[in-house]
Amino acid sequence: MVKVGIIGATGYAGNELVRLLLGHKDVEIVWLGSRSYIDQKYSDVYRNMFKLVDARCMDDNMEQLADEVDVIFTATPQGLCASLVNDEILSKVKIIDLSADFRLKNVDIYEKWYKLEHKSPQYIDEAVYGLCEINRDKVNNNTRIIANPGCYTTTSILTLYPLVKEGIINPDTIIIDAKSGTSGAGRGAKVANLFCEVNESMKAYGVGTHRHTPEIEEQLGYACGRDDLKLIFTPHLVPMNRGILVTAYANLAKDVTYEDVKAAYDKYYDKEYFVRVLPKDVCPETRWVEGSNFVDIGFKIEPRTNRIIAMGALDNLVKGAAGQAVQNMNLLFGFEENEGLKIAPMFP
Ligand SMILES: NC(=O)C1=CN([C@@H]2O[C@H](COP(=O)(O)OP(=O)(O)OC[C@H]3O[C@@H](n4cnc5c(N)ncnc54)[C@H](OP(=O)(O)O)[C@@H]3O)[C@@H](O)[C@H]2O)C=CC1
Ligand SMILES: CC(=O)N[C@@H](CCC(=O)OP(=O)(O)O)C(=O)O
Repeated sequence: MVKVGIIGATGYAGNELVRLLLGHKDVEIVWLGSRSYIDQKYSDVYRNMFKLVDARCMDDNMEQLADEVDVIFTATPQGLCASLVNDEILSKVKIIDLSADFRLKNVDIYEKWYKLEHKSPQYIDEAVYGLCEINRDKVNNNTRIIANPGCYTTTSILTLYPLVKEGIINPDTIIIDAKSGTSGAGRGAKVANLFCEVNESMKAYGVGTHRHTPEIEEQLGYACGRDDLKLIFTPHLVPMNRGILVTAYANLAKDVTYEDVKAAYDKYYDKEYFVRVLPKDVCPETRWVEGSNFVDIGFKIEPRTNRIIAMGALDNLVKGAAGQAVQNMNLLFGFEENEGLKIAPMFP
């Protein structure tokens, strides 16, 4: 059995990790890290775990944890993982970081967009950007740090990747309009996330400044061999618990039919368990992926404007966070990639 520790187990992404790992046949959770609930029973914090998890919450002592587990998930705010990790820890244990600390390869870009000093820039190069469908070959038993991609970025990149990679669209014309449920903002109390502030309303935020913009640019830039790609990314907060919906627009770079574009998606995703390219004219909906590790993708060619509209939906806490992290763990330890993740979406 692989022994697992979770730092940030009491957050939304951490709780989702616990839920998924309980259903994984090859792992045992031995450390539930917290900042506010140390020594309290985990199931008192999350009653969905009543009679399922008896353990009490521990602290975030990564050095001690490294002696007790094989892999540590950090489901913590930006900057925490980078401030804890060191050579000795990495010699003992693998790290799957759900925050953005090791996602961007350029530390200056990280510090500018996150307004944080990076405490471990020496590990950025070796960290693998764990978007499994694209970087699967880079994840193996020697990998020490996984930079687990987040919800908006996973949806945006997977939705657009075949179009960019196959030169179907002009990448300089990409506009991504994204919507997120409020669990994307985490469990911490914030006025902006109170029921009356969110319910029956929708709003754009981080317009022109959202920190996921450079991450999507970097990853789609790799797909088209560019390091200067710029695009527009506008997130919106919507009154639902879970889910990300991306609607992306771009100019077509060549004459293509529906079949051409479908063939491009099939080229990359036909054998992917977690990516479902929907039938013609079917648009992805967040409710059809909820609770699962699936990403649903659809597209429509718009000949009047010579554009394509590509759409993607996933569950921010699963494929957008904990599910993807478990998928990465499976690759790290040589398990079936979908072990613990063969979960049908829930509905309603
Ligand atoms: N929510 C989402 O949809 C997604 C989240 N992520 C990423 O996952 C990470 C966690 O997000 P999320 O679960 O939403 O956040 P939450 O605010 O819900 O949870 C944060 C967790 O981190 C712990 N924590 C906070 N500060 C510290 C600290 N200084 N030391 C130790 N532990 C600390 C909290 O502990 P306690 O509760 O005990 O105070 C809690 O367990 C973030 O990096 C986020 O970007 C990625 C993709 C999607
Ligand atoms: C609704 C909401 O607030 N969403 C968060 C993003 C989700 C997240 O946790 O960010 P990562 O994907 O980078 O880990 C935000 O916009 O900051």
